[in-house]
Amino acid sequence: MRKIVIGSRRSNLALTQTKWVISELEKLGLPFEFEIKEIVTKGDKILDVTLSKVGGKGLFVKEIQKAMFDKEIDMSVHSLKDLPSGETEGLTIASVPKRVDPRDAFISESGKTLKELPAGSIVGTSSLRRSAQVLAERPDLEIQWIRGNIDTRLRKLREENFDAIILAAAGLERVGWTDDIVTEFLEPEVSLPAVGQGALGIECRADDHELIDLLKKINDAVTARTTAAERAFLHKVEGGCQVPIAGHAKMLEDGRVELTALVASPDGKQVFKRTEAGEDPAAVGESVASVLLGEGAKEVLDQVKQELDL
Ligand SMILES: NCc1[nH]cc(CCC(=O)O)c1CC(=O)O
Repeated sequence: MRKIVIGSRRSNLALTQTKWVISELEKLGLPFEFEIKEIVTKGDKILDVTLSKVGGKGLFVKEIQKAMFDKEIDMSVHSLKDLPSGETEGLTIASVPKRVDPRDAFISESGKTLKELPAGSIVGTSSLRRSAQVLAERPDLEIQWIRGNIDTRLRKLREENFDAIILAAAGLERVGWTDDIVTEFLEPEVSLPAVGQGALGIECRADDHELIDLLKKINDAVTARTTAAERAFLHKVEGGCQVPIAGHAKMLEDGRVELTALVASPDGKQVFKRTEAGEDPAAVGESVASVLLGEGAKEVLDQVKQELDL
């Protein structure tokens, strides 16, 4: 009986996701045991700085990946949207289980929807993608950065000066809180989700074939194909994580993958958006990216980079 050690951040969401994966693996009834090892990352310790300023999403992931290289842990369960789009040599995303709700959830104190909020209301988010799309729809609202895990953000909505916040429906659903607190789910036409939102990526060492075979058993082919298109798009446009970028793909009845993706300026005034379908997820992602870059998204990316002095 092999014991598999799974590294997890200590947040409620990370632990819930890890435990969910363990329960799916245990259902297979195979001779494996599972143990969770908690890892406190730098990103978990820094709370008051914009995440993009302290190294972006990669921050949480890198330390967990190091523990895999060091064989302190065998695998880890990431929110796919937090995983950088490039490959990490020596590691592999062995499994992408079935995606849950990919939409953003809008939660207001008054119960008013995004359309109904009075002008000047304060919306809390630390996502450039969400703020650009909110401003594109409602330029009269004010965005204020908010950080912390789901519990912290909900507390800040009650206790601080926010009128509304936006969180991923998936995170809320996983920790079991959806219906009573969400004011409305934002459809992709209003807030196109982040690449990979609602999906998990299970990573392990690329040479651990026994574990890869096990993890493949909880891979969902549709989620794997659609998120592959999203991640191919992200990989091609990524010029840093300082630009509002969104992408969401679905499977058509004929088996083709249809990807809608966008790049926007942070103020939401310029939005480049496109939908394409095709057989090969990577080709669809790359094609949407090159069209958008050609249409002007490249200038938005360059402009933002220049302002940040990168
Ligand atoms: N940005 C952090 C993050 N990373 C993954 C989720 C949960 C949603 C998911 O699994 O896609 C969240 C919370 C949020 O965006 O509200």
